[in-house]
Amino acid sequence: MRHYQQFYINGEWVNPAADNSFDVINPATEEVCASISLGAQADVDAAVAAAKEAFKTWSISSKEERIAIFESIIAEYKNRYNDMAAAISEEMGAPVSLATKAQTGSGLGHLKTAMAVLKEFEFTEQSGNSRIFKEPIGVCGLITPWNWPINQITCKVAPALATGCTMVLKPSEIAPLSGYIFAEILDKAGVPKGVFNLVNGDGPGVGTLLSSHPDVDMISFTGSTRAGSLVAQNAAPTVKRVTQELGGKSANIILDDAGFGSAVKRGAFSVFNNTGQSCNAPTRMLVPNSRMEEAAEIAANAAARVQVGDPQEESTTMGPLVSSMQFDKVQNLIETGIKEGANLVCGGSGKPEGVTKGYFVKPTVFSQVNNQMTIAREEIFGPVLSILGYDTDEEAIEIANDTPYGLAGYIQGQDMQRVAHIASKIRAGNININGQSGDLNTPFGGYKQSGNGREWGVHGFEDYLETKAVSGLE
Ligand SMILES: NC(=O)c1ccc[n+]([C@@H]2O[C@H](COP(=O)([O-])OP(=O)(O)OC[C@H]3O[C@@H](n4cnc5c(N)ncnc54)[C@H](O)[C@@H]3O)[C@@H](O)[C@H]2O)c1
Repeated sequence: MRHYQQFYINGEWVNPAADNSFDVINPATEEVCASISLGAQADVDAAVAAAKEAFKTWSISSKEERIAIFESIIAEYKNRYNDMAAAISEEMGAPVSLATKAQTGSGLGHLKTAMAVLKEFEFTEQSGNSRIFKEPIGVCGLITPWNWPINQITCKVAPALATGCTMVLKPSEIAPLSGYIFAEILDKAGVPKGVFNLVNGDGPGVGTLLSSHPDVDMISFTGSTRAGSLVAQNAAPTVKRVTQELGGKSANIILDDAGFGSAVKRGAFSVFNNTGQSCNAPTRMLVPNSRMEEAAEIAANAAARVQVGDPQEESTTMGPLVSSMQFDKVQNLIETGIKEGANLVCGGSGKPEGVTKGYFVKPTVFSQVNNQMTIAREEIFGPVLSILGYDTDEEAIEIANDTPYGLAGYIQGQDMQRVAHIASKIRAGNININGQSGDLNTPFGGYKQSGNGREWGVHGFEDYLETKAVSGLE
């Protein structure tokens, strides 16, 4: 049992202003694994004040100074690598292999990438008689979700630090352990006091207080479209910048000339990965109508190979969902899929056979789904694949775009001219072709209701910078 009640404010671990404990549940056991505090106005005010004061010096710190801090953070992150992976597995149920390689690894990757970008980054440029300055925007409120917790935290904290911003982080209250360890890492690494602050809390509390705070200049939010919209509304009166990384319902178009078996299998495994809890999961698989049955069979075989079980076992490939709320939501959506007439190929509602504890669900495949069904429209955030049919490329593009979301798109096919044409027509921020995904320098973010920001690498710096033009300075 971890006791993570304190907040990290102005370079110190401090007690919360008021006693408001919150239990963190290990989703594999349903037992309390940690206790945190939910912050209040006084905690947020103290953290924002510390960040505001620290901005005076950190905003004018040299590139060399920031690079030295990054080197020190990266060294300490490596020291705590296994602690981080264990915390992620405990707080949100990722199998230890996934938590170690992909989840903890992505955090290290974003830190290294931001440091490399910083080394090359030009904060000034000349345009005619004007000098253009890129200046840090100020105090940033960083609000993150539970599904890829340290990935999300580092793809905000790293560019904020690199650009000279100061910040208050509020990780998800459902999975706050990795954020706590990350604060310990930054403390040990010698990040100057007040530059980075951590206040735990929930959305209606600390989330809203940060969004509406007059001394917070920018909010970077990752989470649901519902909460992202509330953040923007609460931020509007103070005209702060709000960048949003929100939900998705991404289409995976499998063309008739794709290596069909491997394409369907890869697509299905991508949905089951992280128990379906990835914003860019290819949850709507589009196949030629004539190959619907074949696709369903291949996807069912893929589902049968998923090892659902204890996240601590090396052989486990799928852990539980994060919470009882998420479990209920996924159950309801599976039942809705059946009621609305989708064909349940495998999986379905209820826990896997023999499982009594933990928020475990079955990898589930539906075929004969049409795009108006609830399971094709709502972000399920569980290991549920919907297979839809199409007859022409135009129809596939139309179905892919018929969603309020626009985070990612996937295309499988051999004719690159045809694939490139389809990629140009899909209204989404990231298109992956034939299983290729971008590296950590590739901008990540959505169109439409999937958000408006771009994270990762050099593109991720822009959200944290103001632009000043000084004319007459040559
Ligand atoms: N686009 C991306 O990059 C990306 C990445 C990961 C997750 N997501 C999305 O995140 C969602 C899953 O995460 P979640 O369930 O933690 O989302 P969530 O919206 O419930 O919570 C996300 C964060 O926002 C906070 N929050 C909730 N209500 C708030 C409010 N009114 N004001 C301010 N903060 C508030 C929460 O406490 C948490 O820290 C999914 O929709 C997923 O697609 C998007």
